[in-house]
Amino acid sequence: MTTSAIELENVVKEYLSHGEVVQAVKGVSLDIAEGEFFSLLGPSGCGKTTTMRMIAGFEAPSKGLVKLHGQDVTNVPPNKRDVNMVFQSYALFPHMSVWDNVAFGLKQRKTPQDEIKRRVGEMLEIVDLTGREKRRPREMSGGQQQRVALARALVNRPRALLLDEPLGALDLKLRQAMQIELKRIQREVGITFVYVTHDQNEALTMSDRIAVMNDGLVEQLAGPREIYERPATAFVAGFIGTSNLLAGSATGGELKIGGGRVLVPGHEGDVRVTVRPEKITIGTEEPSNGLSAVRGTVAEVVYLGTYNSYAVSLADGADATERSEGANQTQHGNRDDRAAARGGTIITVFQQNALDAMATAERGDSVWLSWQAQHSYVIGS
Ligand SMILES: Nc1ncnc2c1ncn2[C@@H]1O[C@H](COP(=O)(O)OP(=O)(O)OP(=O)(O)O)[C@@H](O)[C@H]1O
Repeated sequence: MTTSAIELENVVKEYLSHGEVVQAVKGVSLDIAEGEFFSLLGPSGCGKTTTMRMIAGFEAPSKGLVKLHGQDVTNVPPNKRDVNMVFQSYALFPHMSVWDNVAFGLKQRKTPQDEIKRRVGEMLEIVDLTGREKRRPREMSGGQQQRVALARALVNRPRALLLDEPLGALDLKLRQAMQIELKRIQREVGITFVYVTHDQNEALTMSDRIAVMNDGLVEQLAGPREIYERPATAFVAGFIGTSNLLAGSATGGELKIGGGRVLVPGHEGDVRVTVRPEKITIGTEEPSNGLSAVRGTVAEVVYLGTYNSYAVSLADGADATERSEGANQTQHGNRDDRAAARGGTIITVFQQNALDAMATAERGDSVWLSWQAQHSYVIGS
């Protein structure tokens, strides 16, 4: 069995706000392994930062236990916990050079000079800042400053590093480059990283495992692929990427919907099914048996470079009741509202342009949508 770096046991955090008790975290249990890149992902206000602050020791849980490396640290102050934290605002010392910023903690602890020299040098090499030792923070880009902050935290060799939206201030391109860098650095130093983000792509790119949080609770805890392909709840399906949600009553392992059928082998009665836009094929002919297939009308086509996004309004919307809700709106803006006004359900389909014979499907066209049974995923709630 691998050692647990961080364990939360049924942790609850309540705040008193204007005379009322607010539960920011409603009972979270996590078990983060040594050396793991673990993300807490969720929308604003879901309790990620509060969870992180309880791991760091800046907040005490109202109930439950926090353990680091098997030891109960629930009542241990932050400076006595073997973790370090990196924030979005790097909080570098502006008047100090890069070298002095990174060396600061070691000097405070009266580490011998030659050891400081070796460790700071090594760390600057890992974050790819060798040669920039003499610069001041203001003479560096946002990404470089974030790397200094990272080096400053890692040089102390904490057993775990907690990162709260550390790339939030960077523009998209730099953020993507830094995601790859961060993952490399984490692999190189082998330290447990706990990463807070509301950005699903960021979490999917870097994490070994992700806890998707909503309203103070963990809705799903799994690897990126599992979370994307087998979302446990409607919330997760909607929050991670674009997803279609179909609901209704199944008989004989089939959900009759949109003038066609969705295959849900082994399921009877009320079911909710998700299917990802890129798993669906658009065609003009009714597909053969053995596939899930529904009929509809193209309501909108959006050109997105390598692929097109189609919004298809189902033939009989009355049966299909819901779409997944989440932070990620699809590219079709308020199309759901328009469909709702007509009482219909909209299915989003992504088709690669180069491969797609139907790339010319146009607004108003009558089409069949089909996908393999294995790409429908029946969700819990
Ligand atoms: N000190 C506090 N007093 C009262 N309520 C608080 C306090 N800190 C947080 N909350 C509430 O707890 C909930 C969770 O907050 P938290 O900061 O953990 O969310 P988050 O997921 O990190 O959000 P964000 O991404 O916006 O930082 C929110 O509703 C917030 O308003």
